[in-house]
Amino acid sequence: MISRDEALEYHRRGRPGKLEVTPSKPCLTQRDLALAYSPGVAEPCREIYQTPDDVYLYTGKSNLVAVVTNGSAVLGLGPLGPLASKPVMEGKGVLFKRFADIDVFDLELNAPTADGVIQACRLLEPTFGGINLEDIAAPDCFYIEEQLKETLAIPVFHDDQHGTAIISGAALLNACELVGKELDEIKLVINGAGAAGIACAKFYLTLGVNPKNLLLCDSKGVLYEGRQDLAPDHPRYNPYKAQFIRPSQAHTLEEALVGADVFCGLSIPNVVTPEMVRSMGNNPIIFAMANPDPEITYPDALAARPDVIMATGRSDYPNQVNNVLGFPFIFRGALDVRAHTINEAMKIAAAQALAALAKEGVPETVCRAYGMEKIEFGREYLIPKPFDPRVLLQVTIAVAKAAAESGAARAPIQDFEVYREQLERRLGRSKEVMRQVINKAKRRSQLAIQSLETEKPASLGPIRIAFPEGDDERIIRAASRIVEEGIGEPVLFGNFHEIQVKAKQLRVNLQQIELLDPQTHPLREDLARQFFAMRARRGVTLAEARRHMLRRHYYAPMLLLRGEMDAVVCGETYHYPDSIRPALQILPLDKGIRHASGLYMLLFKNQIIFCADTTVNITPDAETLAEIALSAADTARRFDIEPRIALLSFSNFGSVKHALVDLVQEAVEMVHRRRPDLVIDGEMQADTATNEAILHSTYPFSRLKEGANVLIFPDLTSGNIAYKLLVELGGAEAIGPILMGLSKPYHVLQRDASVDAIVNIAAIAAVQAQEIELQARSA
Ligand SMILES: NC(=O)C1=CN([C@@H]2O[C@H](COP(=O)(O)OP(=O)(O)OC[C@H]3O[C@@H](n4cnc5c(N)ncnc54)[C@H](OP(=O)(O)O)[C@@H]3O)[C@@H](O)[C@H]2O)C=CC1
Ligand SMILES: CC(=O)C(=O)O
Ligand SMILES: [Mg+2]
Repeated sequence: MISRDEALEYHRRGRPGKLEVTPSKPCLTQRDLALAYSPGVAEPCREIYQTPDDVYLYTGKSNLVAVVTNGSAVLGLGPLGPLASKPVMEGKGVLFKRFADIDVFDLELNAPTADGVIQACRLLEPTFGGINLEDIAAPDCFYIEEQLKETLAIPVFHDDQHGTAIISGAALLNACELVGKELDEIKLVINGAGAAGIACAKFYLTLGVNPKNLLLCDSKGVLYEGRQDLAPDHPRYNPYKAQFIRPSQAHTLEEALVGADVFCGLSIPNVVTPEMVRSMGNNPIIFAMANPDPEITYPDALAARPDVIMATGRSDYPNQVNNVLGFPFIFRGALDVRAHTINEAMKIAAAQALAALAKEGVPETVCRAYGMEKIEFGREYLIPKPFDPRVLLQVTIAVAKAAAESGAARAPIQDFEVYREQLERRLGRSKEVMRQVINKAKRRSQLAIQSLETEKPASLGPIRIAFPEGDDERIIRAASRIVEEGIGEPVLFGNFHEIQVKAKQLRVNLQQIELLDPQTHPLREDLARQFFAMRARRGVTLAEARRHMLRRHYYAPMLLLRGEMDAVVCGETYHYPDSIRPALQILPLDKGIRHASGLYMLLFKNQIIFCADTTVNITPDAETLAEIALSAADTARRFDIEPRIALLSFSNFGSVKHALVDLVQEAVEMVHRRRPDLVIDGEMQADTATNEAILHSTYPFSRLKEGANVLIFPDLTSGNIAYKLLVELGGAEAIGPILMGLSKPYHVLQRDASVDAIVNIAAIAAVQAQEIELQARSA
């Protein structure tokens, strides 16, 4: 639970509020200024004047949504007005950006009447790609949305109505499935007949709820036939409520809830008592969605009825049914196809995609984000979590497809594979970079097909990636992702039964995953003799060699050496030195390399930096430093990045006389002699290496003309510290560690690496294995 003080401090600290505007183009030089502003800016103006749709090419309209309110129903706090609603609207902006990379202007209008809001939105249409109406009270909100939908060419979506309906609809589908109740048979009571309540009622009918079984309540109780203030001649007659007037003996919420299967609260806090919950049918479903405080608290509902399926709008209990799971992704899909509206088909597609996603295995990164070991479809997990990156991919794609099929899309998606990759890029640079690597790894199957069409025998099977810690849960999950993504064929080492039991618990299908137990493997004696032959003069006896071959960390590199495996990924549960030692004893080094080394790839918003050595050589001599630089250059090229290498020190080009500086200079000269094709220089300080202006102005003679993208540190202390600081304080995303210098792909993970990190390293290993094979074939 958070305190009032924490909440206020969060909003107040630093730059007050939660949003700022950031330019998306450089504006550092006079030339930039001329392009961004006058005279350059006149060109896109002329183009848009000629061809209005070009506004989507030259401006931010395609990614800009207005979050509009008049503050007439701020959360469940009531009509606080526009000014006091601003934190909520900024909050919506944060969620749009965080979950779907959509930019937002929050607009709090001094417009107490519906016509005022309508007029303002009409005037603002040219600016925006879409309008998200927020916290506008019923019944005005219905009229405002209807009017705007009729007249504007951009999507208008009242979040409190449709966002809430979609998310709670998805939760309702899954909750009913869990308790084995049919939608058309459930007795459902909605408390709150405002924006959210009425929209939910309508949407549930679309999903299949029987209109006869649906009762709505407002502040005066059930909307029953005969209630005087609901009559058409009553001064407060409300046509939106009129659709839900039912013949009913129940006149109060308390009476309505007796025997009900489902309660949906979209009203105010604390209006449901434990007695009311006890009066409901078996396995009652309660969605108490009033914000910030629900109609009944999570603990109270559970205490009243242990068989309850309970959800609230809050993030601090299981089952958050909140429109945050909807609007970012629905708008993403709508904007990306330039939909002119968000229609029923798109809403249903979103609800179904959410309901389906909840039944898939939950990525471990999501479990970690919620501090949980495991999250599984069930009473406490009805719908996905907002921090689940798959929501962006699956819901957005479903919405974009439905928009095209229903005729709402002005620019339908042509290739959904490409679109999926574009969406992944929005999730972060590492996803983007790794998508390229994974695609390269996938090329293997295409190569196999090609080789069938040529004379060359098709020896290309999928890349076999050995995981010595095959009984580790994260490795099992990663193996399943590796199969799904087509990266290669994982081989899990360990006791078959143990792996099978864990896989079953994790719901991982082992059908396409090979298991290998060194204890029973037919090559064990052969490998022991081979290892003995390799290490006999280094004090290893045959008996010891046999014992080593019972250990998976020795068995895997031996199989790699023999070509039985194409790559090894290990280290998930071992100390780094224990995992790397067997590889160094067994696998030959790359040609011309005498030392293995480790590298991290760091991804910043606008650049990628490779850092080495970050994991292996504690005090490298000049030759080792040179080798680290050479290996790092090759690794950068594997990612299609042309290396610009700086060897770092505390001195710039001889400015300090010291043995440590001489050592770095010596390494630079060695690389020059061995690989004159490489752009490399040093010794230099880190700011010189990365700041083009310093390079140009003070060191114009440097072979580095642009900032370096490969940084070679003088020792492990500085390399390891620097990369960790860049991650922790510099906001970099790290991919690695990538082990370099071995002639075969062998990688050692950080202990407790996430599933994503394991999959990333496996993909890098698979690409390396392909390169090795292609080189062998062309030799
Ligand atoms: N979890 C989520 O994602 C979302 C939650 N909400 C929550 O739903 C609630 C309503 O929001 P919204 O529809 O936008 O607001 P509105 O102002 O449009 O509607 C409020 C409704 O609540 C009714 N109401 C007020 N007091 C009571 C009461 N004691 N018993 C029964 N009904 C009552 C009002 O009745 P009357 O018509 O008689 O005035 C009205 O119908 C808020 O708490 C909001 O936070 C809203 C959107 C999303
Ligand atoms: C979540 C939301 O939009 C509301 O409570 O109003
Ligand atoms: Mg709202």
